[in-house]
Amino acid sequence: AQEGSVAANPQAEDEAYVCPVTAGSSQLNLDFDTGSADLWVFATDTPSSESQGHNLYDTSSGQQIDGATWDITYQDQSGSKGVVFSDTVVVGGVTATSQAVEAATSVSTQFVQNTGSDGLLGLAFSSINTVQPQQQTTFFDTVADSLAAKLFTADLKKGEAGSYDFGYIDDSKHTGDITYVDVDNSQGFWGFTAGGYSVGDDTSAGGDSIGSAIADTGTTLLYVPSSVASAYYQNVDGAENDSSQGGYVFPCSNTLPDFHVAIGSGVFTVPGSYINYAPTDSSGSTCFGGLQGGDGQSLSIFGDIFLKAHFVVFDQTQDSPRLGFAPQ
Ligand SMILES: CCNC(=O)c1c(-c2ccccc2)csc1NC(=O)CNCCc1c[nH]c2ccccc12
Repeated sequence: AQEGSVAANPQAEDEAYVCPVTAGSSQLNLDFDTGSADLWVFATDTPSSESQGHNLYDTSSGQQIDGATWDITYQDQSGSKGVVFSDTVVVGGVTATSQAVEAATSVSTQFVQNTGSDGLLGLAFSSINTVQPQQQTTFFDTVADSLAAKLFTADLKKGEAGSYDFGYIDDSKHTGDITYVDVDNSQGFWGFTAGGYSVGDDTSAGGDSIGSAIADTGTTLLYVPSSVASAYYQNVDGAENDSSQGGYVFPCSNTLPDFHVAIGSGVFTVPGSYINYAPTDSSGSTCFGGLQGGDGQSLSIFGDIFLKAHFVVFDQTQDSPRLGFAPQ
C-alpha cells in the first residue's frame, strides 16, 4: 500500500501553497486545491507568450487522450483550457501510473503572472472535473484504492512550509483529538456545516450558525456570510468595508480579535494575527482582512486563512466522506 508526504510551500503573503510534483519527466510546483478537481499544468503546448518563468510539463512523455479537452473558469474569473495526456504523476513518493495531466493551451493573466505556480492539482471530487467527453479522476481518486488508508491530510502553516500527507494520519502534526463531521459532496466540494461563531475573548462560538461551508485550500481567504463579517469588524477600530479595495480594510496598528467557530462537537479558533492578512499598499498603514463577507453567495469558503490554523483530514475511509479538524 502507498503512503507519502509532500511539502506545501507558501507563496508571498500565503496567497497560495505550492508542492513539488513529478509529471512524466518534468518537475513542477503545483497549487494543491481542494476547491477544484482538474490537474492542469503549464506545458510545452502552452504559448511561449504565456509560459515565461514557469516550469513546463513536457508532453512528449505522455500519451495524448484522443479528443479530450478541458476548460475551467474560477469564480474570480481566472481560468485555463487545453488538451489532455495520460502520464505517471508522483507526489511525495505516491505514484499514479495513468493520471490525466491537463496541458494548457491558454491560461489567464493571473496564472501567467504567478510564476511560482506551474498549475493546479485538484483535490475536490472528480464529479466536477472539466475534461470532456470523458471526465477524468483527480490524483487522489486515481491512487485512492492503492493507499494504506483512503484519506489525505493538510497541515498548512502561516509563513512557513507545511505538508500534505496521503494514505495516513501523522499524529505528531496535531494536538488534541480530531473532530470529524459529515461531508456533503453534492456540489463536488468538501462541504460541511459550520455552527455558531464568536469573537475575541468570548470562545463560546455561541452566535448565529454560519451554515454551509467548504474546506478549500485553493482559496486564500476565509469568506463567511456578510452579517458575520460585519459583526467581526465591529470589534476592529477604524475598520470599513471598502468596495474599492475589495472588502474590509483597517488600520494596520490594530490588534485583531480571534475568530472562533463551532464545527461538529469542537470549537476552532483563527488567531486574530492570521486575520491581519496584508498591507494594501507599500505605506503599510492600511491592512486587508483575511476574513471577508461572501459576495451574497450562500456558501462560506474556509480557505487558507482558516485551514492554516488547523490540521485537516480529508477522509474517504467510511461509506460516506467526512472532514476531520484538529488544533495543530
Ligand atoms: C476565490 C477562489 N475561490 C472560488 O472562486 C470558489 C468558489 C466561489 C463560488 C462563488 C463565489 C465565490 C467563490 C466556490 S469554490 C471556489 N474555490 C475555487 O475555485 C478553488 N480554486 C481556486 C483556484 C484559483 C483561482 N484563482 C487563483 C489565483 C491563485 C491561486 C489559485 C487560484
